[in-house]
This record gives sequence, structure tokens and C-alpha cells, in this order.
Amino acid sequence: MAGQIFGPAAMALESLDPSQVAFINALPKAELHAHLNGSIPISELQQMAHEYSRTSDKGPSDVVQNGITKIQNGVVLDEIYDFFDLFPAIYAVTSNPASLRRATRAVLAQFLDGDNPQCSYLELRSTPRETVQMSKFDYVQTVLDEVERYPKSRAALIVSLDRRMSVDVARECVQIASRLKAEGRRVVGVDLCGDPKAGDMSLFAECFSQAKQAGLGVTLHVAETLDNSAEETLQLLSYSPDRLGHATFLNDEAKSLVRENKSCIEICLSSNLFCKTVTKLEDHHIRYYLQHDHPIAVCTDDTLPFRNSLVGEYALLLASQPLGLGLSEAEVRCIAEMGMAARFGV
Ligand SMILES: CNc1ncnc2c1ncn2[C@@H]1O[C@H](COP(=O)(O)O)[C@@H](O)[C@H]1O
Repeated sequence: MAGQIFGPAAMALESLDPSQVAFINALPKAELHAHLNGSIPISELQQMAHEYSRTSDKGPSDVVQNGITKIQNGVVLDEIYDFFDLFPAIYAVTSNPASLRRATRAVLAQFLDGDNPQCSYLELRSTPRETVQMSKFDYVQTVLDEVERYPKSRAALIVSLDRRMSVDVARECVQIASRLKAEGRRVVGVDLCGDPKAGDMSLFAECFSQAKQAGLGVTLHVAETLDNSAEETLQLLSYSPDRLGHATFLNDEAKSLVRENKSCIEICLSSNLFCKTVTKLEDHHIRYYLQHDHPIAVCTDDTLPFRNSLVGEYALLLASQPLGLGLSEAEVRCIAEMGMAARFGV
């Protein structure tokens, strides 16, 4: 179901022979790090933008048109901070329950539908957003209604907290996640994401402890850039996260803590290359975790701007160097199993 892919993942996939592609397709794989609004298929987003321009009282919006054109032409980032400028255009077209439902349905289909689905299980994450037409609670319910069209063994939701949120808003998001979980809805965890430079992460401590008390899994984007201080990283690790997003720039102290706690690292190879937080595949921190037999989960992050797919990310593991990491099929199978073992939802 995934559309055409480009970039390093596409090159790695093209280099594989048909039996290797069949091997990846047949592996049970979990996608544990996919941001909803960063994973909308481009064809769906274009149609939604077209309808938005047609029906919006303000007429065609330059922000939307320019943003979608930029994504369509292939995003080139000078640095990770440019990445966050892509979202105002996407958010403009997913700002009411109907368009959010449509986007969510397309994202779920992209990962889970078809004869050769990208993954067996998807833990989709999204940040509750309040707009003129919906409250944060409506937002989460709308996404959940779509997630729950699939069986429990296939799809679940993680509620993201954005580093740019005030503590009050972050607390409200955790309350929404906890309440829905208590009502038996399929919210399985909370995430911390957003601009890596934003916010004071010492203020979020209570949010993660409340989430844990409610029985939710906790995953945190941590040390995604060199600008994330060692103090901040240690602070985030002190919240005892179950999983970590990226964990690209950990110092020795943080690495030994992470290894002690056995927190699974969500690895997003294409994303790190596009955002230039990793220069080349052979320098990627995945190697460190593989050498130390540490749990990892290979994930896509944002298939819309990065134009990748989960099968493409697995191709980066299997393809010979320099296009891939040159791992054996047994090693790739073991990575897929680690991803399945790190699911919050089962
Ligand atoms: C590249 N690595 C990343 N690092 C940090 N945050 C990221 C991210 N990729 C995506 N997001 C976060 O996810 C939001 C979009 O999905 P939702 O609106 O939540 O569905 C972005 O606004 C950003 O806050």
C-alpha cells in the first residue's frame, strides 16, 4: 500500500534481489514510531489540500499551496529545525474531525492494508490539537475511532506531548489519554516529541509519572540533536521511559543508563539522514546498539516528507554496504522480533 519511495531507502530496496524483498515482506514487523500528520500519503494530502482551497472561506491559502508543493517536490532540509516548518500547511488541512478522520484512515491503510502490508502491527502517534472545529478530546476520539476499526493485534494509539506545550496543556493531554484508556479505548502510551530545542523538560516530570500510574507506556524523543544538553537527556531518562525515540547523541553516562534499563531505542534511519543528524549510514548509532545486543525497533518516523516506507527501512538493514548496513537475514529477523517485543499494546 505504501506509495513510491525515494532516497536512501529506495536505493537500498532496489539493490535487493526478489528473494530478499520477499524475506522482508514476510517478516512480522511492528511500526512503533510513526507520527500521524507526518505520515499522510501525498496523494491523499494533495486531494485534501485541493478541497481545502475550494471550500475554505478564506480562499486558496499560500501557506497550504506552498507547503504541499514543497513536500511533493521532495523535501531537502539544511538542518532538523527546518523540518518543523512543514507542519503549518499539513495542519491547516487536518483541522476538523472529517479531514482528520480521512487522514488517519489513509495513514492506517498505508501501513496495514493490501496483500503485502508494510507491517503487522502499527502504534500510531499523534499530538492532540484544538481547533475552531474540535477540542483535544474530540481530536483523540476521532483518531481512535479509526484505529479501532482494526483488531487490537494490529493497531493502537500513542498520545504525543509536544515540547512546545505548556505544562497545563501537557497535563490535559495525559488526562485525556488516561481517561480514554480507563474507558477501555485503545490508547497504549504517551510520547514526547516536537522541536528538540523547545521547552523546559524538567516541568514535564509529573506528566510522565501520571501516565505511568494510568498504565500507559512512555516513549520520549531524547538527544535527537547536538543541541540537547546532557543534563536534559539525564533528566528525561530519570522519568524511566519504556522506549526512546532516536537517542542519537547520548554520552557515556546516558548510554550506560539506557543499557542498564534495557529501554528499546526506536531507530529511524532515513529520518536521521534527511535531518542531517547522522551524516552517513555507517556512522549511525544503530551499530552501537547492535554491537551491544540492545533492544531496538526500526521505524519510519514521517513517511510523508522522508518518502520512505517500513519495507524500505528494513532494506537499509539488509542491503550490502554502502547502500545498506549489510546485515544478514538472521540479524534482520532478530531486529524485527525486537520491534514486536517492544509493543505497548500487547
Ligand atoms: C523528525 N523527527 C521528529 N522529531 C520530533 N518531533 C517530530 C519528529 N517528526 C514528527 N514530529 C512531531 O510530530 C508532529 C506531527 O505529527 P502529529 O501532529 O503529532 O500527528 C510534528 O508537529 C512534530 O511535533
